[in-house]
Amino acid sequence: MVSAYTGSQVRAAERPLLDRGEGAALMARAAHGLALAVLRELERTGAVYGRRVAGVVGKGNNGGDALFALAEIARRGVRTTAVLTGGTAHPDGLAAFTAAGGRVTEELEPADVVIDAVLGTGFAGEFRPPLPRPAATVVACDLPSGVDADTGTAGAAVWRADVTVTFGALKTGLLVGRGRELSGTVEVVDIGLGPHLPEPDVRSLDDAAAAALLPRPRDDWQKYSRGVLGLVAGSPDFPGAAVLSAAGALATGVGMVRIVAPDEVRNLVLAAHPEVVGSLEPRGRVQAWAVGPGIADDGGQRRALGVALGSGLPTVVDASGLEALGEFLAADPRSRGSAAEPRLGEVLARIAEEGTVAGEHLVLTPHAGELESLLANFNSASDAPSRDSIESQPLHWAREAARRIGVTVLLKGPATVCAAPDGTAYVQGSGHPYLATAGSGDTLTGILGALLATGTHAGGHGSARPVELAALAACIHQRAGRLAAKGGPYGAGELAQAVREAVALFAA
Ligand SMILES: NC(=O)C1=CN([C@@H]2O[C@H](COP(=O)(O)OP(=O)(O)OC[C@H]3O[C@@H](n4cnc5c(N)ncnc54)[C@H](O)[C@@H]3O)[C@@H](O)[C@H]2O)[C@@H](O)CC1
Ligand SMILES: Nc1ncnc2c1ncn2[C@@H]1O[C@H](COP(=O)(O)OP(=O)(O)O)[C@@H](O)[C@H]1O
Ligand SMILES: [K+]
Repeated sequence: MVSAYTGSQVRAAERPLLDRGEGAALMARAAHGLALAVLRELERTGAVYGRRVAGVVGKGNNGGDALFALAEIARRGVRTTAVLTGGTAHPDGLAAFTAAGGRVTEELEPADVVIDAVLGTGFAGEFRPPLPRPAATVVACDLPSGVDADTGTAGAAVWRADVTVTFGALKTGLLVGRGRELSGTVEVVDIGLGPHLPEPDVRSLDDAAAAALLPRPRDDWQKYSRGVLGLVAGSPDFPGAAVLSAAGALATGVGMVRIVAPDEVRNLVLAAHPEVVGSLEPRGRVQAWAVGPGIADDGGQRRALGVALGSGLPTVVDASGLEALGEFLAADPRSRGSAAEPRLGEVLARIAEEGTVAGEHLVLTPHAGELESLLANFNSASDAPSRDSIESQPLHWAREAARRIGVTVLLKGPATVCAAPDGTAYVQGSGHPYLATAGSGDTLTGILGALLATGTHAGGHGSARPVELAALAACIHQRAGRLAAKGGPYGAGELAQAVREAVALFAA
């Protein structure tokens, strides 16, 4: 499991050590880690001796780290220079730097590696880098200067780092939003904060954590106890979404998929997956529901959404299912609970009136545009965010949506954020841009549906929280996206095979 912390959490963890007079030792450890990373970059591209490293150094401790690192690098026969952006610099760092032969320059001198050390966790407000980004390899000290350590937001001109060496703990801002795009390869240097760190702000499943959440095949499995997924997907105009989500579920592993869909959609699904059973209306027991891919405004499918929402079972709502939810929330209250959609009406009226729903077992899987509509409709929120602000602060808005609506939210994007109503959050950010293809989200809905069906009841593999299974679904989907990309671009129809491979890798 990877844990990440806000800038203030890391600063608070440093506090007791600083109070004990260990500030210089912390800085020495940070600087040493930074120096090793820079030397590695030099070694990767030739010899170390005689090369050039420059620092762009601010007046705070972030600049101090870089000056001590430059001193260590200089002792390896590297020509080191530093531009001091604040006029002054960390006094001990500057003394060590000049004693080791480093030179302070007015302009940034040409270099093989440039250390970005203008600002670290002390950054607040607005920031424009004092110089344009040089063509050299850039190593960011703690975080790219101008990236907000808590949110990952950053101004337009903030430098993109090739490598970010971050101290004490991974910062949340390096996992999400622009911070993720700008930080390159991230390396965490242990400076001894471990015992002082609180519960992490966010987590990310690594391979081991994903494997631990996956069901292990058990001798006592039978198809019903393993978990049955009820899938409400597809409509005459969008039959393919049903095929893709069924494929995602089957490739993840589930006792049975029961599809609810119009005849022509069921026929198509059965032609592709004869093992799926189906009906026009919800029928038979299931352990979880996945609702929404391709259902458009089909009346029957919307009624089925109501059945799923009213069941109290773990339920993933995606795509047109979210639209149905949003439209209803925006509708005249008197039309809620209309005879046409009684169950849906009843459940949604409760959402709207109580400002909450039955809880975290309901997982909404919007992309930024869908979340914008949902939040705009929910309780007619006047402070609803734009799509742009959701994209620049995905963690904040996924959490906010989860809290306001009282559900689990999986917010899709290059990094996918999963948040529970209590603020627990996971970020999974190692997919592949080829995943941005129509129907890719339908596959994800199937994966998550299968995990909810098998993973949240005693007959399955324990009692994982929906937010954990949402993160696991994103993790499997992303791994599948990367595996499939080895063969070049693909359509979502080809993803399911890679989903099986990804599950097999985690289960190995
Ligand atoms: N406290 C310590 O002893 C340690 C600190 N560490 C380093 O120290 C960094 C934090 O150091 P500081 O607290 O000195 O802060 P920074 O070095 O990040 O920033 C320096 C100062 O810049 C100013 N500033 C803030 N926002 C600005 C803006 N938008 N434009 C221009 N100036 C702005 C502030 O006055 C701030 O204190 C960490 O990122 C890390 O690199 C590490 O060395 C570990 C130990
Ligand atoms: N640039 C990207 N890099 C990695 N993954 C991406 C990127 N863009 C989108 N994705 C992923 O692709 C999927 C697209 O889902 P969605 O937008 O619902 O598509 P659809 O509705 O067509 O199925 C999501 O899981 C999302 O996280
Ligand atoms: K920095």
